[in-house]
Amino acid sequence: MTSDQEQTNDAERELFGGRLRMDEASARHEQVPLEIPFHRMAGRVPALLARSAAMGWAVDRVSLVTVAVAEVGRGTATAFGLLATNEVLVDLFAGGPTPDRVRAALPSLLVVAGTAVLVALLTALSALAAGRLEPQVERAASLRLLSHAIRVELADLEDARVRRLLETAEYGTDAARRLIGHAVAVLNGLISLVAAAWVLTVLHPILLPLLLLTAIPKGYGTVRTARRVYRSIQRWLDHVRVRRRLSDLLLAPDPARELRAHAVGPHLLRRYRELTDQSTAEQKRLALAAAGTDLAAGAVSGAATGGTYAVLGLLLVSGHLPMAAAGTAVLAVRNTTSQLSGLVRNVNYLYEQSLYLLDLDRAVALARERAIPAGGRPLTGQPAVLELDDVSFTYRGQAAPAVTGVSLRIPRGSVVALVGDNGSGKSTLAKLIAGLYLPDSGRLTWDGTDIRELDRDTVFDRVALVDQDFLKWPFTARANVTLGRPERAHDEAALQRSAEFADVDGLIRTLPRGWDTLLERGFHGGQGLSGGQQQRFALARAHFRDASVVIVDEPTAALDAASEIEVFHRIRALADSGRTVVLITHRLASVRCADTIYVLDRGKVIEHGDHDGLLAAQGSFAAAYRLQAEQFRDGPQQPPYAGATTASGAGQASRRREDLDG
Ligand SMILES: Nc1ncnc2c1ncn2[C@@H]1O[C@H](COP(=O)(O)OP(=O)(O)OP(=O)(O)O)[C@@H](O)[C@H]1O
Repeated sequence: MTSDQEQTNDAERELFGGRLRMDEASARHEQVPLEIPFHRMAGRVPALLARSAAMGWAVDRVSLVTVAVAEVGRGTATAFGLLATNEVLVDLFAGGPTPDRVRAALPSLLVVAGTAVLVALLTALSALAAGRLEPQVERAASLRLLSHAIRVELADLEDARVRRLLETAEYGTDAARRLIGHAVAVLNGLISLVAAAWVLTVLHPILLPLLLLTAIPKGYGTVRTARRVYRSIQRWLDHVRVRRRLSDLLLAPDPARELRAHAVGPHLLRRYRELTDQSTAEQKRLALAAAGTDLAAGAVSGAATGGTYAVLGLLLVSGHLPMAAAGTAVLAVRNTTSQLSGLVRNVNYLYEQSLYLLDLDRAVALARERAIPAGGRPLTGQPAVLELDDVSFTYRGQAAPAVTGVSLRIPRGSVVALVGDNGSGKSTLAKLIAGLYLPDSGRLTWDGTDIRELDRDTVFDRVALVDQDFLKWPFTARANVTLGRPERAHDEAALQRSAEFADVDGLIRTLPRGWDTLLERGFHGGQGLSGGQQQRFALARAHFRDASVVIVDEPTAALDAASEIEVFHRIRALADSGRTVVLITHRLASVRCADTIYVLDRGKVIEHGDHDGLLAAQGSFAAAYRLQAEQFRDGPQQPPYAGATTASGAGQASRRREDLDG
C-alpha cells in the first residue's frame, strides 16, 4: 500500500469525517474480494461462458444461437484457410515449371480466398447478433437490480453497507453487457486457437508448447494489471462517490444560491481539487505499475518468441520441416501468438467483468434478504383503528432509540396530531404507522392484526403520505399528482378534485402546457415552482391517492398564513369524510382541528388529550402554546423560559419548568 493511500487529506477529514478509501479490514468485513488467485480465475471460465450464454438465452435466443454458430464457423473457416495456405505453399515450392506450379496451387488459392470471404461474413454476422444481444442483457441486468432495490426495507436502504453495495452493483449492469462481448471474444479465441494449434501440431508437434511459452507471460501480465485495477476501484469507491456528489453540488442550481451568497464555491472547489489530486496520484500509480508489468511480460514473451523462431530455423536446417511447412508455420505462429494473447486478455476481461456482475449478484441477494416480505395477511376494507402498544424503535447504527414505549390509538375518521420538539420522534412515529419501519418491540396493529403479520403492500395501499421532506418529482404536473395511482392518471374529474383540494388548479391553468408541463427547471419547456407550490403538489398527490390513512408531516411549512388555515380545514374535512389523519405540525394553534394531540419528548409521549384539555392541564403543551402565542402580542417579548426557541418548544418548555420547579 502506498503512502498516498495511507494519508487522509483535509478534504476527507473536513467534509466527510475521515478516510474515504477502504482498508483490508473493512474489505474483509464487507466481503469485497480484493484478492483473486490466478487459478481460480482460469477455472471459472467455463462457468462464466455458461453464465453469459444463460443471460443471452434469457433475452434473445435467436441472436445467441447466431453468435455461437457464426463464431464456430469463423474458427473452422480460419483453420481450413490455414491448411489451404499450406497446400498453396506446397504446390508453389514443388518442382516443375512455374506456370504448372501456379496452376496446381489455384484450387487451394480459391479455398484461401473463399475462407477469407466467409470469415469476413461470419465476423460481421457475429458482431451484428452480439450487438443486438448486449443491450438486451444490460437492460435485463439493470431491471433485475432495480426491481429488487425498490423492495428493500427502508431501514436497510439507509444502512451504509446496503447503499454502498447497491451503488457498486450499478457497475454490474454495464458489466453484464461487456461480459457478452468478452464471452464472444473468448469463444472465438478458443475456437481459432484450437484450429491453429491443430494445424501447427500437424506441421510439427514441438511448435505448440513453444507458442504457449510466448503467450503465458503476456497473459499473466494482463491479468495482474486488471486485478490491480479492480482492487483499486473497490478501495476507492467511496472516494469516487463523494467526488461525484461534490461535483454535482458545484453544478446543480439548488446549492448554487448558498454556494454563491456564502462564497462556498471556491472553498469546495479547493477541496474537490484535493480529492482529485489523490485520485490522480492513484491513477498514476496504476499506470506506472501497468507499464512495469507490461515491460516485464513483454520481455519474457519476446524471448520466448525468439526461441520459437530459432527452433523453427533448426528444424528447417536439420531437414525435419519442409520449406513449405515452415512458411505455413511462420504464418500459424504469428496467427496463434496473437490469438493466444488475445484469448488471455479476453479471459481476463471476462473475469474482471464477472467480478462486477458478482457485485450485482451480491446486491440482489442482499436486497432479497432485506426485502419487504411479500404475502402475509391482506388488509380488507378500510381500517377502523390503528393502535400502537408500547412501541420502541432505534435507527440502525444509532445508540439512542428514536421512539420509546409509545402507546396510542387512532380511530377511523379522527385527526391525531403529533407535536414536540425537533428530534422528538414525530416523523419516525409517522413512518412506523405507515409501515415504512417496523417496531423493534411493542405492537403496532391495524384492526388488531400486528403489522408484521400483514401483507405490507395492502398496508401501503391504504396510506397517503406527505413527507416532511416531500419530493418534487422531476416529471409533468399530471405525473406529480397521479404518481401514487398511475392507473387513474387520466381520471380528469379526480385530478380536478385533488387540484382543488391543494389549491393548484389556478396554477395549472397558468402553466404553458397545463397538466402536461414538465415541473423541472433545466429541461426544455421545464417550469420551476416555488417552495409553497411544490408543497401544494405534494398535498394534491396525497389527496389523489384516495387512501384511508393520510399522514401529513408538516404539511404547511412552506405555505402562507391564509393557505395554512385553509389546509388545516381541508385536512379536518378529510377525517370527517371517513379517513384517518395523522398530522405532524409545529403550529400549535392549528392542531385545534385534531381530536387527540400526543406530545412527544425525546421519543416518549409525555401528554395527550384534546386541544382545550391540554391547555387546561397547564402542562408542557400549554407552555409551548403560550410561547408561540406571545410572539403575536404587541411590544417587546420576554420568553417565559429563556432558551425555548423551537417552533413548538413543548419538551424544552417542560424541561425548563421541571428545572425551575426543582
Ligand atoms: N434516517 C434516520 N437515521 C438515523 N437516525 C434518524 C433518522 N431519522 C431520524 N433520526 C433520529 O431520530 C430521532 C427522531 O427524529 P425524527 O425525525 O423522528 O424527529 P421529529 O420529531 O420528526 O423532528 P423534527 O421536528 O425536526 O422533524 C432524532 O434523534 C434523529 O436524529
